Amino acid sequence: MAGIMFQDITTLLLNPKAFKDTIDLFVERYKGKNISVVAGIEARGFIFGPPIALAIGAKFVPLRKPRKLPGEVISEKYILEYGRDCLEMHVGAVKSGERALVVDDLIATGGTLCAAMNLLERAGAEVVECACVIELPDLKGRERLNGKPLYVLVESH
Ligand SMILES: O=P(O)(O)OC[C@H]1O[C@H](OP(=O)(O)OP(=O)(O)O)[C@H](O)[C@@H]1O
Ligand SMILES: Nc1ncnc2[nH]cnc12
Repeated sequence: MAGIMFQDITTLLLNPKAFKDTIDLFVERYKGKNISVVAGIEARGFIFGPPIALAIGAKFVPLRKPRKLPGEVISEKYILEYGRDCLEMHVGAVKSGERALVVDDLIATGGTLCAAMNLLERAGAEVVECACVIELPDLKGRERLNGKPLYVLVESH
C-alpha cells in the first residue's frame, strides 16, 4: 500500500518467548479484574485475544468482517487508514452488564476500536479497556475512543 508504513506482527509470532512474554504482559494486567468477555477483532485480534481470554478465564467473542458470522448479528461501519470496513458481532454473545476487554494488534486511526466498543456497548456490556500491542500515536487514534482507556505495549512513530 503506497504511503503506509505497515507494522507487521508476524515476526513476533515466530519467536515463542517474545509471543509468550507479550501475552503474559496482558494477562498480568487483566487477571483478577472480573472481565468475563475478551472481544478480538478480525483478523489480527484473533491471534492475541484467545490466549489472553483462556488465561484470565473469560469467554472469547470474535468481532468479524461482514458476512462471516453465521448467526444473527449487529454491525458497525467505520473508516480506517486505507479504506472503509464494517465489524459484526453475534447477537447473544455478550450479556448486558458483562465486563469486556477489546483486543487487537494495532491502533492507527482508532476507527476499528471505536466500532468494536460500539458493538459491545450496544449489547449492554461495559468496556473496561482496549488493549493493543502497537500504537501509532501520530494518527491520534486514542482521541476517538471517547475517553476509554487504551493500554499498549509499544509506540511506533
Ligand atoms: O485504528 P484503525 O485505523 O482502525 O486501524 C487498525 C486496524 O487495522 C488493521 O486491521 P485491518 O483492517 O487492516 O484488517 P486485517 O487485520 O484483517 O488485516 C489492524 O489489525 C487493526 O484492526
Ligand atoms: N500502518 C499499519 N500497519 C499495520 N496495520 C495497520 N492498520 C492500520 N494501519 C496499519
